[in-house]
Parts: sequence; structure tokens; C-alpha cells
Amino acid sequence: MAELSFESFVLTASTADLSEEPAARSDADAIEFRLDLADDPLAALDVYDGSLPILVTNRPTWEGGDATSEADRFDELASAIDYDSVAAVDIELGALTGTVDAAAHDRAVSLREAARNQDVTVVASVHDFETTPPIAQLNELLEVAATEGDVGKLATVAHDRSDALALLTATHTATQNGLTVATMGMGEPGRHTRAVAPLYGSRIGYAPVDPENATAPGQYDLRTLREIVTELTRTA
Ligand SMILES: O=C1C[C@@](O)(C(=O)O)C[C@@H](O)[C@@H]1O
Repeated sequence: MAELSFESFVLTASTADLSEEPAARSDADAIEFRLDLADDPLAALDVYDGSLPILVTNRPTWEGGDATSEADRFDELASAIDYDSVAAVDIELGALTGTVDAAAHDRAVSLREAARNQDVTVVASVHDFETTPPIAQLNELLEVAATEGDVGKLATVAHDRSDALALLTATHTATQNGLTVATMGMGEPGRHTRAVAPLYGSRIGYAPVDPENATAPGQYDLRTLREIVTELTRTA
């Protein structure tokens, strides 16, 4: 069973192609495998022999991904967590809390239970592709996400410096309150939060090996993010 601790910052190389792992190995701590963007994800997991542990994500269209069938995507995730190489699974907070629909809720809760029985870490994720909500809402989202999952993850579109600052402040507050969270601003004005948020407690970063394969707007490429975070945490 692959081990992955979120007690400190984990930099994931986000990809739809596990054959990128050797190129990611020197800079990443883990792979985020986007099942929804891959051709035959379970076949790829079958033959995976990389050394980086994997966080599996199967993002539905209602949360900005490509997975169209809820039943299929949860079945794939349930199969994926059986692989020894898979150390963590991303489950959307909207599914875990039942705000999407009752069927998604049941599937999400049983996936979480199966993951925990296998020591697979659960990342409960929230995305806002329109805006960065007011700080009180950010605090609330992080608290709920970190309670529903082992790590609460929040990605919002930042339109300006105030949005970026709100996200960083919420990250700092949650961390000070003992929550395990990961945050990142999407879009150009949010880009720097990806480098700075780890200083305020964010435990996961996402970056493509090849900048052309970014999985969200505003991502740094993997090498760049690793270098900046290393530099900032050395001098902090
Ligand atoms: O949820 C996230 C975060 C992300 O959207 C980002 O903004 O870096 C990238 C996605 O691949 C990942 O699943």
C-alpha cells in the first residue's frame, strides 16, 4: 500500500497519463490521476509501476470535469482505490453532503467508507468556477470539507488580489483551527496563491508536468511550482 501523508505539503503532478510519472518523479511527491480525462484509466493503473503514490480524481461535469455518468465514475473510483499504488481519493463535497442528489450522496459515502477501510486518504473537494465567495463562506466551506474528508480542498476563481487574499486568510484560519486543508486560486490573479498558500497551511498543490496539459487555469508547471515552494519554505 502506497503511503502519503498530508501532514506537510504534497505536490501532485496532475495528469491523465500515468506514463508521465518518470518525468514527474524528481519534482512531485505524488501523481493526481484524472480518471475522467484518461482513455482507459483502470488499464493504466493495472500496468502502473511508478514510484510516486497516486491520488485518484474522477471529476464530474457538474464540478468542471469530463465524467458524465455518476454510476460509472463512482464504480471506477471504487475499483481504483483497490490498487496498492493509490493512496488517496478525491470526492466532491457536493456529493458527500448530498447537495447534488441522493444517489450521489449514497455513492460518495460508501466510497469514503471503503477508502477509510483501506487506509486511503479522502480529499473532500469544492470548486467555484465563477468567483471567490466572501470570507465567512470560505471559512465555512473549508470547515465542512475538512470534516467530511481527511483533507478539505477548496479551489476558487480569483478575480483580483482581494479574492486571493481572502483565500489565503481562510487557509490560515482553518490551519490555525487544526483543520487539514488545501487551497488554490484559479485564473491569473489567483496564480500566486498556488505558491504562497503552502506557507499558510495548504497541504496539496497541483501542477502539470507539461504546461500545455494544465488541468485548471492559472497552474504553474510542476518544476516551477516545486522551485518556488522550496524557496519560499526555506526562507520562511
Ligand atoms: O481539484 C483540483 C485542483 C485543480 O482544479 C487546480 O485548480 O489546480 C486541478 C485539478 O486537477 C484538481 O482535481
